[in-house]
Amino acid sequence: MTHSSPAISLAEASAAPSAPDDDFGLDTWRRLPRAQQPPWPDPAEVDAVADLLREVPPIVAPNEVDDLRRQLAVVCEGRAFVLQGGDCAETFAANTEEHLQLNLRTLLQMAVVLTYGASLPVVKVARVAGQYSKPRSQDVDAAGLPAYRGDMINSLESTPEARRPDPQRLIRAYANASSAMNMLRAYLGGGLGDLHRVHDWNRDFVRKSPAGQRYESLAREIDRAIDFITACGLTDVAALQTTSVSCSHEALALEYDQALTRVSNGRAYCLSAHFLWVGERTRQLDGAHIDFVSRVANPIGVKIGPDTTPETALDLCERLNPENIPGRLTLVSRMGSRRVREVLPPIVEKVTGNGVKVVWQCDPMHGNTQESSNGYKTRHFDQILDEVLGYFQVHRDSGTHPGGIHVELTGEDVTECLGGAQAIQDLHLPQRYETACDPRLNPQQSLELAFLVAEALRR
Ligand SMILES: O=C[C@H](O)[C@H](O)COP(=O)(O)O
Ligand SMILES: C=C(OP(=O)(O)O)C(=O)O
Ligand SMILES: [Mn+2]
Repeated sequence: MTHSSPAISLAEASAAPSAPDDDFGLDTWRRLPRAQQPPWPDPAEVDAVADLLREVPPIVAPNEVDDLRRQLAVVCEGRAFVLQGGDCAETFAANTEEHLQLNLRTLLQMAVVLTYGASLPVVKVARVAGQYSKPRSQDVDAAGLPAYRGDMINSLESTPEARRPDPQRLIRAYANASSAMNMLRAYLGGGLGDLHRVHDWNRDFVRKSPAGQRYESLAREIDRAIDFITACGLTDVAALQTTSVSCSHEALALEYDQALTRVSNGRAYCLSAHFLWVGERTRQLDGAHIDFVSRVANPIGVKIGPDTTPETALDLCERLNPENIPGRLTLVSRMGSRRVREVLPPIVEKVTGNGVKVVWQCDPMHGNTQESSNGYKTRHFDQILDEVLGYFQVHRDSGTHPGGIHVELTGEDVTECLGGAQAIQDLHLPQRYETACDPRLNPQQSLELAFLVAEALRR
């Protein structure tokens, strides 16, 4: 999306990224154990589709990827905060202008609350334009059908044919991701992220809520601050008018991510997204996913769940960031509210004790999933908040920087997570339960969380 980095030089612009050769070992993952392997019926068809994707223009550009890595280096040094969020699973059907705009506005609202509330620059990363594949805890669903693995692999529809993995979906994923990026770049370039428009991000259905009203008064303070600096003669306010938002997804369908990898200035860049992360279920040190991301120059993340040992965390850092480059690696703790205060401290101690540079990010969603009394997969706002507060506590005690949060959210007015000021209860879940995979915070819950996180950051 629009990046506020300096215009690229002619030399950079003319050196178009090229298809990689074997020098980068990008095929190595194919010989390694691969958790969550999509059950492709015809591997030859997957190869043919990947060959096609090797020739297309990628979704993002290497200079943008480097720019994000530099922004994350500032987070690593404790001078910025990263906000990452979006759908658990994007779908082709919901890849509409309206949905993309709603999600983006929610992310921008949260970012402005955090920036203003904590006086820290916020690096914005959306789960968008490629978040189309999902790891699952079971291979079959409750109806006995093969599990839905994301629109890039199969369909959510409950029939055996729809659940059959279809490699042509990789092409549809590319088409959807590129059109999503095209639209988001255009809106951000056209001033959607302009701080003069903070009021526009507050949708009517949010405006009347307590978080929406609190947001309105913050937006009025921002108006006054802008008026003040303008009155002082600081009229060169380009920084207020543009903002950069990067895109990210889980590096899971490696066929797709490898096919969109290109070489630029002697380095391999996975250009299906700016930022890629490896999930809790696929982060084996000797496995395919870790091998693949170890070979690309992007900033990357790894989820670390409650069973992670300090040694494993350190091994991941050494494997993925042997040169200890700040901003290259983000460790995303997702321990659950009950375990974070016990499991995270020795990990932080081990990693920092070895002089390793990482961004510490908290995903308070995936360790707090529960089933409601009426059978919905859900999460309670109080536990989500409690995990974030636990993570802040751990970092305060360790003297390390709580670098950011990673949440599943949507700008749609859904009822998927419990609690928040709306006091969503089990019986409300069926009203608007629309996620294709995990329950997302709705815009009121997202804003409420942003205000509470800003308070914790200020402390
Ligand atoms: O988004 C994450 C995973 O796909 C999800 O949490 C796993 O969910 P499942 O237990 O329903 O498979
Ligand atoms: C699958 C996800 O998370 P985790 O790997 O942490 O379970 C996710 O972020 O959607
Ligand atoms: Mn999820």
